[in-house]
Amino acid sequence: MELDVDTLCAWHGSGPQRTQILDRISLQVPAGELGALLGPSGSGKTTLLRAIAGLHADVRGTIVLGGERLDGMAPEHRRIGLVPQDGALFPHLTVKENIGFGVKRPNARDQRINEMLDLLDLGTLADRLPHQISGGQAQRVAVARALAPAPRLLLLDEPFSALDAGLRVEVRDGVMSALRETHTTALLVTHDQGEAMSMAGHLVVVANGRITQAGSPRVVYAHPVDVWTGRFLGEVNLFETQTDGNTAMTPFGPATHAEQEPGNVTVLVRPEQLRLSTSKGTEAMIVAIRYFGHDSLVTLRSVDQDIEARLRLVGNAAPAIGTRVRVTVYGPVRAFRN
Ligand SMILES: Nc1ncnc2c1ncn2[C@@H]1O[C@H](COP(=O)(O)OP(=O)(O)OP(=O)(O)O)[C@@H](O)[C@H]1O
Repeated sequence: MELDVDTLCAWHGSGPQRTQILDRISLQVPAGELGALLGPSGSGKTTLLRAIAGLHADVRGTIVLGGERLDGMAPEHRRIGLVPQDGALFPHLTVKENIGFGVKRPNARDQRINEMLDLLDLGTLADRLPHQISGGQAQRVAVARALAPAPRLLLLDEPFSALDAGLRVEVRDGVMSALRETHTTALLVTHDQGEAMSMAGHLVVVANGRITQAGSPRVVYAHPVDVWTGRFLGEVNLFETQTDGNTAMTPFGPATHAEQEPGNVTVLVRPEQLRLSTSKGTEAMIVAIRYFGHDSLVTLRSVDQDIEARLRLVGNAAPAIGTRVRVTVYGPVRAFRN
């Protein structure tokens, strides 16, 4: 079911302490898709999820799910599943009792529990208590519990943040395939840009209770609306320079960008838009290397202008610090008027 949130505002506190947390949030998640809410700590992501679930009282705006208005409706009638950050399983109930907890019809309960155990690969853990399973398994149980009543929308509040890197990918993949199989529309809160971009079809970037940009991960990454959003989605090089309207001069050569007025601009160049060249480009010296296995982030200093920049080197190449290289820039880049 499609989720459509329109000009949602929310406040915390009361009297003189009443503070606006969400400011005219509008977003859509198409039916059966996963949207990601990405933003720094304190930007209002949890408040937004709670407002959609009906757990936050001081709200204004409209929330429509599958054509039905939800704002004003009691939380228990919204048929929305919520997976909190820590899973929050009932400690005294077994895995299968946790999963069956929200299934209202007693004669459908056992079948639904078995479907969820299968879906999230939890069959062998059905009779264990929460303290007898691992963190990754507990998160899968929390998702199974939220999906068991067949919610019209699943809200996931940083459900993977407490898991270590390897386990995170595994649990994420399991949850993604469960969402796909059940065609559940979902909204995932995260402050991990890699997680948001790799999982979601639709990205909503939030800062200070407002949306800075929404769109497909590719569009938001390649065409951020401002420097802040660009920076929040990954490594950037920022160069203060001039443009003739189509091409900006960077320390590593000219770079094309979307047409605009000539003048002073800040140019945003992703590290993968700088490349090493054997024959042409600006002379630079390698001053630092951060090695990640699949690639390295190389810090360079241009020889003539003494400007630092970071370049992504794919693969296992191992240039030495102090090596002189030539660097070129590959557009189109983003240029922002100063
Ligand atoms: N119960 C509350 N009373 C008053 N202010 C609150 C309350 N809960 C949250 N806030 C404030 O509302 C703002 C948004 O909080 P929220 O938890 O929605 O952010 P978030 O983006 O989910 O953050 P995080 O990523 O750290 O979980 C913050 O400034 C926070 O301090």
